Amino acid sequence: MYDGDIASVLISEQQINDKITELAKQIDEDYQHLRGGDLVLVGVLKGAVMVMTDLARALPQPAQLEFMAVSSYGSSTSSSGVVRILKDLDRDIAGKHVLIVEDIIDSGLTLSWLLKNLASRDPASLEVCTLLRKPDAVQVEVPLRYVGFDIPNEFVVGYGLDFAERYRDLPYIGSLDPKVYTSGA
Ligand SMILES: O=P(O)(O)OC[C@H]1O[C@H](OP(=O)(O)OP(=O)(O)O)[C@H](O)[C@@H]1O
Ligand SMILES: Nc1nc2[nH]cnc2c(=O)[nH]1
Ligand SMILES: [Mg+2]
Repeated sequence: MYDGDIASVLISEQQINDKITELAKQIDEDYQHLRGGDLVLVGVLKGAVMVMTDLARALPQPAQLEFMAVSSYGSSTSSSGVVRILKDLDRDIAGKHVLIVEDIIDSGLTLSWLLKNLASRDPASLEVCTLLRKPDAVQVEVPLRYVGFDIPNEFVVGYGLDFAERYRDLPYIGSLDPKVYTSGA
Protein backbone atom coordinates (compact mmCIF):
# COMPACT_ATOMS: atom_id res chain seq x y z
CA MET A 1 0.00 0.00 0.00
CA TYR A 2 1.41 3.43 -1.02
CA ASP A 3 4.61 1.74 -2.21
CA GLY A 4 7.65 3.99 -2.06
CA ASP A 5 5.86 6.97 -0.45
CA ILE A 6 6.80 6.07 3.13
CA ALA A 7 10.46 6.77 3.91
CA SER A 8 10.39 4.84 7.19
CA VAL A 9 8.05 3.37 9.78
CA LEU A 10 8.26 5.56 12.86
CA ILE A 11 5.76 3.77 15.10
CA SER A 12 4.52 0.26 14.38
CA GLU A 13 0.98 -1.05 14.71
CA GLN A 14 2.03 -3.04 17.79
CA GLN A 15 3.62 -0.01 19.45
CA ILE A 16 0.45 1.99 18.82
CA ASN A 17 -1.72 -0.77 20.31
CA ASP A 18 0.43 -1.02 23.42
CA LYS A 19 0.41 2.75 23.90
CA ILE A 20 -3.36 3.03 23.51
CA THR A 21 -3.81 0.34 26.17
CA GLU A 22 -1.45 2.23 28.51
CA LEU A 23 -3.19 5.58 27.93
CA ALA A 24 -6.63 4.01 28.45
CA LYS A 25 -5.49 2.55 31.77
CA GLN A 26 -4.20 5.93 32.98
CA ILE A 27 -7.35 7.71 31.87
CA ASP A 28 -9.52 5.08 33.55
CA GLU A 29 -7.67 5.56 36.85
CA ASP A 30 -7.89 9.35 36.67
CA TYR A 31 -11.61 9.38 35.92
CA GLN A 32 -12.59 6.59 38.36
CA HIS A 33 -14.34 9.14 40.53
CA LEU A 34 -16.93 9.68 37.82
CA ARG A 35 -18.07 6.06 38.24
CA GLY A 36 -18.83 5.83 34.57
CA GLY A 37 -21.13 8.82 34.67
CA ASP A 38 -20.04 11.78 32.69
CA LEU A 39 -16.87 11.33 30.69
CA VAL A 40 -17.19 12.77 27.19
CA LEU A 41 -14.49 12.03 24.64
CA VAL A 42 -14.31 14.70 21.96
CA GLY A 43 -12.50 13.37 18.92
CA VAL A 44 -11.10 15.95 16.54
CA LEU A 45 -11.84 14.77 13.01
CA LYS A 46 -10.54 13.62 10.79
CA GLY A 47 -7.09 12.88 12.17
CA ALA A 48 -8.20 11.52 15.53
CA VAL A 49 -10.60 8.94 14.14
CA MET A 50 -8.33 5.92 14.71
CA VAL A 51 -7.13 7.03 18.17
CA MET A 52 -10.70 7.77 19.21
CA THR A 53 -12.15 4.41 18.20
CA ASP A 54 -9.24 2.40 19.60
CA LEU A 55 -9.04 4.41 22.83
CA ALA A 56 -12.79 4.23 23.48
CA ARG A 57 -12.70 0.44 23.08
CA ALA A 58 -9.65 0.07 25.31
CA LEU A 59 -11.16 2.25 28.05
CA PRO A 60 -12.71 0.06 30.78
CA GLN A 61 -15.23 2.70 31.85
CA PRO A 62 -18.11 4.01 29.74
CA ALA A 63 -17.67 7.25 27.84
CA GLN A 64 -19.76 9.24 25.42
CA LEU A 65 -18.26 9.79 21.99
CA GLU A 66 -18.59 13.22 20.41
CA PHE A 67 -16.84 14.62 17.38
CA MET A 68 -15.78 17.97 16.06
CA ALA A 69 -14.19 18.51 12.70
CA VAL A 70 -11.71 21.31 12.30
CA SER A 71 -9.05 21.90 9.74
CA SER A 72 -6.02 24.14 9.63
CA TYR A 73 -3.75 22.22 7.29
CA GLY A 74 -5.75 21.62 4.10
CA SER A 75 -3.41 20.17 1.47
CA SER A 76 -0.27 21.61 3.00
CA THR A 77 2.39 20.26 5.35
CA SER A 78 2.32 23.30 7.62
CA SER A 79 -0.50 24.84 9.61
CA SER A 80 -2.23 27.87 8.15
CA GLY A 81 -2.93 28.96 11.73
CA VAL A 82 -6.51 29.62 10.66
CA VAL A 83 -8.78 27.05 12.26
CA ARG A 84 -12.13 26.40 10.65
CA ILE A 85 -14.96 24.46 12.28
CA LEU A 86 -16.23 22.02 9.65
CA LYS A 87 -18.52 20.25 12.11
CA ASP A 88 -19.43 21.40 15.60
CA LEU A 89 -20.42 19.24 18.58
CA ASP A 90 -24.03 18.04 18.45
CA ARG A 91 -24.51 18.31 22.20
CA ASP A 92 -24.00 20.71 25.07
CA ILE A 93 -20.88 19.94 27.17
CA ALA A 94 -21.70 22.29 30.07
CA GLY A 95 -21.03 20.46 33.34
CA LYS A 96 -19.42 17.47 31.57
CA HIS A 97 -15.93 16.09 32.05
CA VAL A 98 -14.45 16.52 28.59
CA LEU A 99 -11.36 14.81 27.25
CA ILE A 100 -10.23 16.07 23.85
CA VAL A 101 -8.74 13.26 21.77
CA GLU A 102 -6.16 14.28 19.17
CA ASP A 103 -3.83 12.40 16.86
CA ILE A 104 -1.05 14.98 16.88
CA ILE A 105 0.01 18.26 18.44
CA ASP A 106 2.43 19.95 16.06
CA SER A 107 2.49 23.78 16.25
CA GLY A 108 -0.23 23.64 18.93
CA LEU A 109 -2.29 26.21 17.02
CA THR A 110 -5.30 23.95 16.43
CA LEU A 111 -5.50 22.78 20.02
CA SER A 112 -4.91 26.21 21.51
CA TRP A 113 -7.86 27.49 19.53
CA LEU A 114 -9.99 24.47 20.39
CA LEU A 115 -9.28 24.67 24.12
CA LYS A 116 -10.46 28.27 24.22
CA ASN A 117 -13.52 27.41 22.17
CA LEU A 118 -14.54 24.44 24.36
CA ALA A 119 -13.65 26.15 27.67
CA SER A 120 -16.16 28.88 26.84
CA ARG A 121 -18.89 26.20 26.92
CA ASP A 122 -18.34 25.61 30.69
CA PRO A 123 -17.37 21.94 30.94
CA ALA A 124 -16.76 20.58 34.48
CA SER A 125 -13.21 19.73 33.37
CA LEU A 126 -11.27 19.91 30.12
CA GLU A 127 -8.17 17.82 29.39
CA VAL A 128 -6.30 16.60 26.33
CA CYS A 129 -5.07 13.23 25.18
CA THR A 130 -2.87 13.11 22.10
CA LEU A 131 -1.14 10.13 20.57
CA LEU A 132 1.71 12.20 19.11
CA ARG A 133 3.50 15.42 19.97
CA LYS A 134 6.35 17.21 18.18
CA PRO A 135 8.22 19.04 20.96
CA ASP A 136 10.46 20.86 18.44
CA ALA A 137 7.56 22.28 16.45
CA VAL A 138 5.55 23.87 19.24
CA GLN A 139 4.60 27.52 18.65
CA VAL A 140 1.97 27.74 21.38
CA GLU A 141 2.32 25.88 24.67
CA VAL A 142 -0.81 23.90 25.41
CA PRO A 143 -1.49 21.81 28.53
CA LEU A 144 -1.43 18.12 27.56
CA ARG A 145 -2.54 15.63 30.21
CA TYR A 146 -1.88 12.46 28.19
CA VAL A 147 0.80 12.12 25.51
CA GLY A 148 1.55 8.87 23.67
CA PHE A 149 4.81 9.55 21.83
CA ASP A 150 7.14 12.49 21.31
CA ILE A 151 8.33 12.42 17.71
CA PRO A 152 10.86 14.35 15.61
CA ASN A 153 9.83 17.38 13.61
CA GLU A 154 9.01 15.48 10.41
CA PHE A 155 5.75 15.30 8.51
CA VAL A 156 4.22 11.96 9.44
CA VAL A 157 1.25 10.07 8.03
CA GLY A 158 -0.87 7.03 8.83
CA TYR A 159 -3.25 5.93 11.58
CA GLY A 160 -5.57 8.84 10.82
CA LEU A 161 -2.94 11.34 9.69
CA ASP A 162 -3.13 12.42 6.07
CA PHE A 163 -1.31 14.25 3.39
CA ALA A 164 -3.90 15.69 0.97
CA GLU A 165 -6.42 13.13 2.34
CA ARG A 166 -4.21 10.13 1.57
CA TYR A 167 -2.50 7.67 3.96
CA ARG A 168 -5.04 7.94 6.82
CA ASP A 169 -5.77 4.25 6.37
CA LEU A 170 -2.22 3.05 7.07
CA PRO A 171 -2.19 0.98 10.29
CA TYR A 172 1.16 2.43 11.39
CA ILE A 173 2.80 5.87 11.55
CA GLY A 174 5.48 6.60 9.01
CA SER A 175 7.42 9.57 7.79
CA LEU A 176 6.42 10.69 4.34
CA ASP A 177 9.12 10.73 1.71
CA PRO A 178 9.64 14.45 0.93
CA LYS A 179 9.48 13.62 -2.79
CA VAL A 180 5.71 13.15 -2.33
CA TYR A 181 5.10 16.75 -1.32
CA THR A 182 7.85 18.42 -3.30
CA SER A 183 6.92 16.82 -6.63
CA GLY A 184 3.31 17.97 -6.38
CA ALA A 185 2.21 14.32 -6.61
O1 LIG B 1 -0.69 21.48 16.27
P1 LIG B 1 -1.10 21.87 14.90
O2 LIG B 1 0.05 22.42 14.09
O3 LIG B 1 -2.27 22.77 14.87
O4 LIG B 1 -1.50 20.53 14.10
C1 LIG B 1 -2.30 19.52 14.64
C2 LIG B 1 -3.60 19.37 13.90
O5 LIG B 1 -3.36 19.12 12.52
C3 LIG B 1 -4.09 17.98 12.09
O6 LIG B 1 -5.37 18.31 11.65
P2 LIG B 1 -5.67 18.89 10.17
O7 LIG B 1 -5.89 20.35 10.26
O8 LIG B 1 -4.64 18.40 9.22
O9 LIG B 1 -7.08 18.20 9.83
P3 LIG B 1 -7.39 16.63 9.71
O10 LIG B 1 -7.41 16.10 11.12
O11 LIG B 1 -8.71 16.55 9.06
O12 LIG B 1 -6.29 16.01 8.89
C4 LIG B 1 -4.17 17.15 13.36
O13 LIG B 1 -5.23 16.24 13.31
C5 LIG B 1 -4.34 18.17 14.44
O14 LIG B 1 -5.69 18.48 14.64
N1 LIG C 1 -0.37 14.19 8.41
C1 LIG C 1 0.07 15.11 9.28
N2 LIG C 1 -0.76 16.04 9.71
C2 LIG C 1 -0.25 16.91 10.60
N3 LIG C 1 -0.84 17.95 11.20
C3 LIG C 1 0.06 18.52 11.99
N4 LIG C 1 1.24 17.88 11.92
C4 LIG C 1 1.07 16.88 11.06
C5 LIG C 1 1.93 15.85 10.57
O1 LIG C 1 3.12 15.70 10.90
N5 LIG C 1 1.36 14.99 9.68
MG1 LIG D 1 -4.64 16.82 8.02
